[in-house]
Amino acid sequence: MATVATSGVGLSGARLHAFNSSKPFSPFLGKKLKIKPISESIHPTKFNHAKSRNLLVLASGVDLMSFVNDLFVGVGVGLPCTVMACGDIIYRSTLPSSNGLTVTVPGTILALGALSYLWATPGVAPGFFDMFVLAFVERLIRPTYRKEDFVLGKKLGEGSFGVVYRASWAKKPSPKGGELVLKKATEYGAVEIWMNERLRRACASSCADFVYGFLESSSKKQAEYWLIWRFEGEATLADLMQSSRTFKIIDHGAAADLRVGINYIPKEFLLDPRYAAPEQYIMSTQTPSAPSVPVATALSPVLWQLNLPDRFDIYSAGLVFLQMAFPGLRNDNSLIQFNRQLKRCDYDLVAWRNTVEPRASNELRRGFELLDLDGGIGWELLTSMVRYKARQRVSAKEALAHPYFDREGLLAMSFMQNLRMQYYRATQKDYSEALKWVVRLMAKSGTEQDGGFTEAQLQELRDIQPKKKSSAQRNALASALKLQRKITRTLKESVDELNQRRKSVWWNRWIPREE
Ligand SMILES: Nc1ncnc2c1ncn2[C@@H]1O[C@H](COP(=O)(O)OP(=O)(O)OP(=O)(O)O)[C@@H](O)[C@H]1O
Repeated sequence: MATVATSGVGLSGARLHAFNSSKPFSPFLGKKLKIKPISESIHPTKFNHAKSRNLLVLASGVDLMSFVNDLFVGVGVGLPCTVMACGDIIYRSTLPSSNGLTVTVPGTILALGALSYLWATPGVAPGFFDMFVLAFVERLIRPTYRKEDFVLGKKLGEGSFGVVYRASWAKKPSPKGGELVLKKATEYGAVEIWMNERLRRACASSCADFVYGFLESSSKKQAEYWLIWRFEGEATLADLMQSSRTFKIIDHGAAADLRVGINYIPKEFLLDPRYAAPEQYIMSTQTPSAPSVPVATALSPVLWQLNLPDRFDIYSAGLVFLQMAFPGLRNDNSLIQFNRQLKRCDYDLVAWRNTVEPRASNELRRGFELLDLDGGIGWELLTSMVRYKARQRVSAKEALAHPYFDREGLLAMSFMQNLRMQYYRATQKDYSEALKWVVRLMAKSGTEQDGGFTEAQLQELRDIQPKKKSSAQRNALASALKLQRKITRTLKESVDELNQRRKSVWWNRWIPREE
């Protein structure tokens, strides 16, 4: 009879198949197999000397390896573990791992979280795709041009960062018909090329049709960047409004691509004071400068939430909207004067309206009338764009979804659009007004019989100084602020560390060189 002892010595993965081969193993057909735990057989109190001697002989024997093999592989009973997938019911970790993908709840939550982070504004995943796939392919297939391919015409404008000319193709017939605009950029040219290419991929119909950008260096002069667009005409915003055609955006030299950090330099501000929001900066100056693409890309949703940079642009767009409604504000002087008035009203458009409307000119009155059409949705949109606090301004996405842009007007709004409008109003509301209204309503019905507050009680309520926020609330607020500062500081430190040796801006490698 064979004695088979199961080892209990904690060698996972081999436990049930670790056998004491102290006795020769006999085929067990028709024989009773006595199974005994090895731990029992070698327990100090029950130590069997004959067995131990046997073990020692084996251990000191020639084939130590085969002993170890027998001990752990258990040749003779079933297939060895090296052949068959074996495991332990108790110790599940010893069971063979499944080859298929196992979907677990935490795994799914994690994957969904990662996906939503990658697609959260400004869009890490689409940013990566744009930069490393679309931009790369575009560069492979686009035609290349040099300065000799164009004939410069009249100068259209000269700004701080370049000179703009009308131009035409040198070759006749021209490779692509139509007149052109050429810009010789003295600064920010490389970045402007990137931004124009980026916008051409993202929203071609909203921006001037960009043809090409290149770096030209002749022996006489220093290297200069040239940018080429199709000529989009000479119509002004007012002309376009008259003919109800859409307008296009030009001049992206100061724009920054926050998905990957291109042209984002925290301590450099390029802004037009006539259209700039009161905070005068888009991202906090504490925000670190853009590190390498993967790091900048990975951090961009966090930085976006900390700074909400689109709220700066929304303010400027609000001012253009204002100019569209009030033609008198379209020239520089009156816009500057308007900005002064608004500042005096603490950037409160409603307060500004209250001061100017009683003595408004016909033109101003007509502007208000236009904005008040359809239940005042125009005015509502405008006031949600031009606000002092960036966080209180409507986001670019919300503004675009506003029913004001629905061509059919308020009356033709569908049920869903109406719902969206109600939701929009709810999120934009200043609830202090609602509170005042409730208080007034209560005052009207406040009698001893009807219940509600009496005037005297309300007066008492009004006289009560606004309570300081409870300490729990204040603590929560302080912790949130502390956390925000800590995140910003940590980001800055880690990114500065990464940037230490990177003196030149990394995106130079992504912009066109001399062809
Ligand atoms: N694609 C275009 N089609 C028609 N006109 C254009 C186009 N691009 C520019 N212009 C004209 O050229 C003028 C100058 O262009 P832009 O504002 O880009 O240059 P800039 O002001 O000299 O640049 P910057 O302010 O960046 O130094 C514009 O005001 C516009 O009238």
